[in-house]
Amino acid sequence: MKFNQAIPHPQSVFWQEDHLVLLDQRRLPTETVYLHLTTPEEVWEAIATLAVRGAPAIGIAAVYGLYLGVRGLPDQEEIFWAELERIADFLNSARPTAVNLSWALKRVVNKAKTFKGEPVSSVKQAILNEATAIHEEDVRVCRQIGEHLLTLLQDGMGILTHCNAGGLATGAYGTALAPLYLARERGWKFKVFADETRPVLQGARLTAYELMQAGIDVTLICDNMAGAVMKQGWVQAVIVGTDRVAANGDVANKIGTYSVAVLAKAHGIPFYVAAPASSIDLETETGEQIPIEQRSPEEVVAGMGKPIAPEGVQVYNPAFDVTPAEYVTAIITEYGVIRAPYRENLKRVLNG
Ligand SMILES: CSC[C@H]1O[C@H](OP(=O)(O)O)[C@H](O)[C@@H]1O
Repeated sequence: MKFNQAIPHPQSVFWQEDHLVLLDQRRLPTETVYLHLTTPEEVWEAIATLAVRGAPAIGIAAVYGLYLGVRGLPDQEEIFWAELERIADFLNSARPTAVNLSWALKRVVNKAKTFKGEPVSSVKQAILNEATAIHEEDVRVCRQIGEHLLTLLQDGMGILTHCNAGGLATGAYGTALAPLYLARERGWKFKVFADETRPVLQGARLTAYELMQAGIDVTLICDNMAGAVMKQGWVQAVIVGTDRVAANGDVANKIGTYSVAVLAKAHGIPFYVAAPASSIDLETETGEQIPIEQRSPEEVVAGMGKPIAPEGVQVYNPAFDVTPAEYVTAIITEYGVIRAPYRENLKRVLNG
């Protein structure tokens, strides 16, 4: 999918002629830097270092990276198919928690296999076509999630978000933030409270940035202010994204999401999880089995570019946590609003 001016926020990932372009999310909000990538190694690095981040966005970047890796291969069947699997496995190793990464790569490899026996050049084109299809579908899915979320919200509501599940984290529009963009198109007004989301500050650096770019009312708060804001009665709904929903409805998302969910429950505030089907993993039984990425201590002790803790201090830096299904009011997918019992209802909706 090419750059699309009509999208109401900066686009984080797009295919340009013969290579992948990424808006470097590590540099936002103070610098707008585009990376031009031509190899799977560069894509792996961009995913691992959060130059591109957000479950759907990393899946999209990875499958374009898969095409970048195979397009120059010789037209020799044995080499091609072995390399396709190797590059897909390599890209899949960039980050462990968001299931979109493996989901997207598996979908493209499986699609390619349906062309076995065709000339290798045809298979290469099919891979690019499927990567583009995943990208374009994600934009439609995000808008559909936004539509379904809007049925749960009222004009003028206070909405609390955590991390960034916005346009920057997806093909466009975002998942948790999608209703905000659709509401803006309809003249609705929400008051958004964005958790800064330590340690990488996706809320401060990205959610506040993209919502302000779109002219949406957003107030930045420290993560430790969420309870006080809820207690003031300023929040009528919490909406978050997800990196992986387990078969029983447990939700892996950015670290701190579990705390927000417990606070929401304590204040009787609905806690909504925006989840494209590509983020729901029915093969993972519960949240206990979801791999949680452990990231560098540097993000905690010097993430803002200068030391904020004693040198050598021990650090625990899980990038995600798991919110048990009992704290989740509803999971909103492109197919509609799914409520408990999640094991049965997720299976029914996703398996048709
Ligand atoms: C729709 S994005 C889902 C999810 O991805 C983010 O994680 P990261 O910034 O580390 O890629 C965050 O958990 C979002 O909620």
